[in-house]
Amino acid sequence: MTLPENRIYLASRSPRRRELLKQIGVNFATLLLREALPRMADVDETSMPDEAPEIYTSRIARTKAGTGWMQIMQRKLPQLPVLAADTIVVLKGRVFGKPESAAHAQEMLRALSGQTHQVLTAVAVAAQNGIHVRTSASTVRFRHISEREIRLYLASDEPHDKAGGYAIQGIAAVFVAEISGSYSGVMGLPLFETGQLLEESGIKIFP
Ligand SMILES: Cc1cn([C@H]2C[C@H](O)[C@@H](COP(=O)(O)OP(=O)(O)OP(=O)(O)O)O2)c(=O)[nH]c1=O
Repeated sequence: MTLPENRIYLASRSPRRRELLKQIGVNFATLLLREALPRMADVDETSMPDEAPEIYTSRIARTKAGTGWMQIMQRKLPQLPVLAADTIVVLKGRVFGKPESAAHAQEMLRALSGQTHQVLTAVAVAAQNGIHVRTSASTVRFRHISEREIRLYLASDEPHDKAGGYAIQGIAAVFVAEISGSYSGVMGLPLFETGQLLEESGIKIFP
């Protein structure tokens, strides 16, 4: 099945996700889940008790894509696939989302210093045939980060809107001693899994 215009909607406010989707040449329009429809409830990102990190992140990605799909139905927009994603950092069972404050980011960076953590990004596509989700898991090893480096890093604009309080694509790259998995997944949109999901919903990466 080939969809009209080979286009999709991206339900995300993340500039990284936009950049990564552009990288693979997908035509998309951005759907903003919050601003565009003030009456629509915000996506609740609270985790459930004892919810495993993979289950949590895939549930949130699914909810974001599903909310986007409801929005296009309500606004009577063309029924093109809606793509959304969710990223978390997991350190020894502790889940780090986006820091709520500079102090929270500082706490995350101190915990990540000298340790190996996982980055999970779930990507979801909602279309006429339902919502499909795939998750990418990467392992990232940080070198020791000094208190001075943490202080200076916090003063940069980087940590505040990133899961785990760092951006691998920014200055924090110098903390990354080793990564195994998906670089684009750590940045917020795993392009391998994204390509698979889009092909499955009829979007051709190589038309
Ligand atoms: C670990 C890491 C995360 N991140 C970003 C990717 C995500 O944008 C963000 C995690 O937050 P998310 O809650 O996954 O997404 P978001 O709120 O930024 O955007 P959306 O509107 O799609 O819900 O952290 C990086 O940019 N680099 C990194 O190295």
